[in-house]
Amino acid sequence: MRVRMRSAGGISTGVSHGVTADPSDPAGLLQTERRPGPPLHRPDAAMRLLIVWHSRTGMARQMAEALLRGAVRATQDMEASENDLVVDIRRAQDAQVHDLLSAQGFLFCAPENLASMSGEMKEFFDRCYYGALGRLNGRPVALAICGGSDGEGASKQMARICQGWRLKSLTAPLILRSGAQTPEAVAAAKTLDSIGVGKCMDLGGLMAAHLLLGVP
Ligand SMILES: Cc1cc2nc3c(=O)[nH]c(=O)nc-3n(C[C@H](O)[C@H](O)[C@H](O)COP(=O)(O)O)c2cc1C
Repeated sequence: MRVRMRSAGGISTGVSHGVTADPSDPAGLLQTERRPGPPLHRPDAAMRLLIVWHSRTGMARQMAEALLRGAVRATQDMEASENDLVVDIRRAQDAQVHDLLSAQGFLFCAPENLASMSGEMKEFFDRCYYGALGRLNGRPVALAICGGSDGEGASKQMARICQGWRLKSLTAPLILRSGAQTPEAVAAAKTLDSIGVGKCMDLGGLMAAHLLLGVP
């Protein structure tokens, strides 16, 4: 079994992006390919998992890293399988419609800010929503959200967008709470505890196993 990981936007290597102007689509909302160079899709890759994340003070980033680790571990645990999984992890500002279209499953991970998903995560959905609409139907998705004391607002917003894309929710959203409520605590760098890491790894592993087993 081969597990290939590609990443952009802070966790690992970066990828540069070009933007092509289309007079019929001035805002670029329907673009499916904005990245120069070789396409990410590899015909020999049976399955592709896309993790898209945003984080302001580090917690959601660590959650996304744990999702990735869990997916990789589950894939390795299934080594006897002849399946092949590519895990593609991208910061929200770097994720494109093309990345969505070429993935068979999704993990979206972001913090709650002001009772909503964070702005950068929302911008990713705004930018990619119509380009992917009707083209992702039935693919599995799971959400991982962190809040100071809540997280439900971000979770509901993201779930509603996924419903619009007709994605199939694999499990209930994972909401972790940092406890940050004062301005100082909210601004401080976060460390994800081992319980949170475990929960995220389990979620990443669940999605990887789901894709590798080809569960309908
Ligand atoms: C501008 C701002 C607004 C926030 N609003 C909320 C909120 O509405 N509900 C909540 O539970 N946490 C809120 N928080 C706290 C963050 O969600 C929490 O600290 C989270 O762990 C941050 O994740 P991150 O480290 O990935 O950025 C807010 C934080 C910031 C910076």
